[in-house]
Amino acid sequence: MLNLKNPDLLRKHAYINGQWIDSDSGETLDVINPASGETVATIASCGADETRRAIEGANEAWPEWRDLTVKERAKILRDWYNLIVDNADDLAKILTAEQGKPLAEARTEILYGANYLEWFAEEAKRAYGDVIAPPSKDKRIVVIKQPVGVTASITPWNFPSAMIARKVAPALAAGCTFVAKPASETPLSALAMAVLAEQAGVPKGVFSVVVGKSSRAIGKEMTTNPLVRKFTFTGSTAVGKQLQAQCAETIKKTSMELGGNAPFIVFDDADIDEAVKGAIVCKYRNAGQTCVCANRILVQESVFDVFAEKFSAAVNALKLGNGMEEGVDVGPMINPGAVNDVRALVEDAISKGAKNLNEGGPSELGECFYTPTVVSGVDDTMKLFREEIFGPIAPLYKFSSEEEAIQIANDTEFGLASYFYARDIGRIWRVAEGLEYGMVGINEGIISNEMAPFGGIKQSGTGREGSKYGIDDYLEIKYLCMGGI
Ligand SMILES: NC(=O)C1=CN([C@@H]2O[C@H](COP(=O)(O)OP(=O)(O)OC[C@H]3O[C@@H](n4cnc5c(N)ncnc54)[C@H](OP(=O)(O)O)[C@@H]3O)[C@@H](O)[C@H]2O)C=CC1
Ligand SMILES: O=C(O)CCCC(=O)O
Repeated sequence: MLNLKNPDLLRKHAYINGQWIDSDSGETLDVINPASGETVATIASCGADETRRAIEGANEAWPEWRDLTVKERAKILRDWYNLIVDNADDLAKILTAEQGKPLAEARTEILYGANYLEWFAEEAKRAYGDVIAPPSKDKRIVVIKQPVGVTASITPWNFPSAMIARKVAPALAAGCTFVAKPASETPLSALAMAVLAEQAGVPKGVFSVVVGKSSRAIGKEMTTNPLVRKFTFTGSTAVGKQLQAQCAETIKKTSMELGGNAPFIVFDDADIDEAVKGAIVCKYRNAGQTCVCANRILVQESVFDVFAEKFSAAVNALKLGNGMEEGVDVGPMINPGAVNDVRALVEDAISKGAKNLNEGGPSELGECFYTPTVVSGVDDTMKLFREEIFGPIAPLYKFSSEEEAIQIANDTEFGLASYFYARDIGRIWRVAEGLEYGMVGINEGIISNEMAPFGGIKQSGTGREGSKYGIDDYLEIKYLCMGGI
């Protein structure tokens, strides 16, 4: 059905401790194409027992993997990277089939994820220690860095490949072993990654993929099993809080990449055409289902009308459709429930006085489709202001001063990404420093890449992924006090 060049990439079994297995219970789960409603594949649905075996396998594999030289591990990661690049077209098709995003965007995600493997293959070589001045002549203080150990991860459906790559790359590079649980809606991309990991020479047990619909049971095992030393999650803040609490019992090291409520601010000195372009990619990438998507577009009053007009025209030009079709800009949402969620947010705003500028709404293309929509006249009494929209809705707010923009932007419990467009250099520094966010895009709507530290503050999470900082989340610091010198 997908016409893959390499059909072997489409797997129906879980990959646990180097074996492709059915679930113990014989249970299966259907992976549904959100554009067509068709079943892409029916795969094994595992639970806690298979997860435990994957963790035990990772623990057994750990010493040998840890004791390879960094260069030996880097070679395997580099081979894995090359295989992903070689198979990018097929991997993109699998991703679009299970997730919905346009094929070109899926291919971009595959390469974006692969870049983390390439980056960390090199970066692990630079995980240097330290020599510190001692308090007395007969002592020496040395600091070394060592891998944390068995790592478990849970990732969402919005980036089925890149979110795993962004975690497994630093983990393996550092010398940790890794058990992944992808979202049950999008397990196929993760399994395809495992096929290529095996081919690249990642040893048995070093990377396992547990697939299954009982996420609670799998998550419980991952967060309570004492063999797991590090747990890393990307997903909603509500689930992240629960998983973090579960990790507390065994004091696991955790990284949490949670929800966002990104402000996208357009000041009166901005290049409006550039701001419109930036807002379009920032908002409508992945049909708005991204934790760093513009969630609130704040526009200074003197340029509000011109921005709203140009932005609405650009939104109306976006083509909604099946991501497999040529020329489609925006694909379906992940499931009918997600469509209902955004519909409710828009209805709440309209009932409180907002205006649907382009009459966007559920589309006749299918039950997962929602047309890109612009809502004006939004204020902080509306749910659109407080909640992560995770859909193709762009709410426009008006503000008058720089201080007011910063105050509105920071009026949220989230602190992941933020964006602003301005030209005045003094304003650029003031606003960049005033925004309470882990990341700030300045005259730029796309900020993610493997060389930069991705992550949030406040209730958007902890830890950083990518960059020279990203490896630290998978390393422990050990201090050696050498006496008798
Ligand atoms: N920061 C981000 O990138 C993301 C934010 N979100 C936000 O969350 C909202 C809901 O999306 P949703 O997909 O439900 O996100 P979730 O946080 O529920 O899901 C993310 C991952 O967590 C798993 N999971 C869910 N519940 C549990 C649990 N109790 N124990 C262990 N694992 C669990 C899911 O597995 P399974 O799918 O198998 O249930 C999935 O793998 C979105 O509308 C958006 O606002 C969502 C995804 C990503
Ligand atoms: O939505 C997410 O969870 C990750 C954002 C995608 C990216 O830009 O890396």
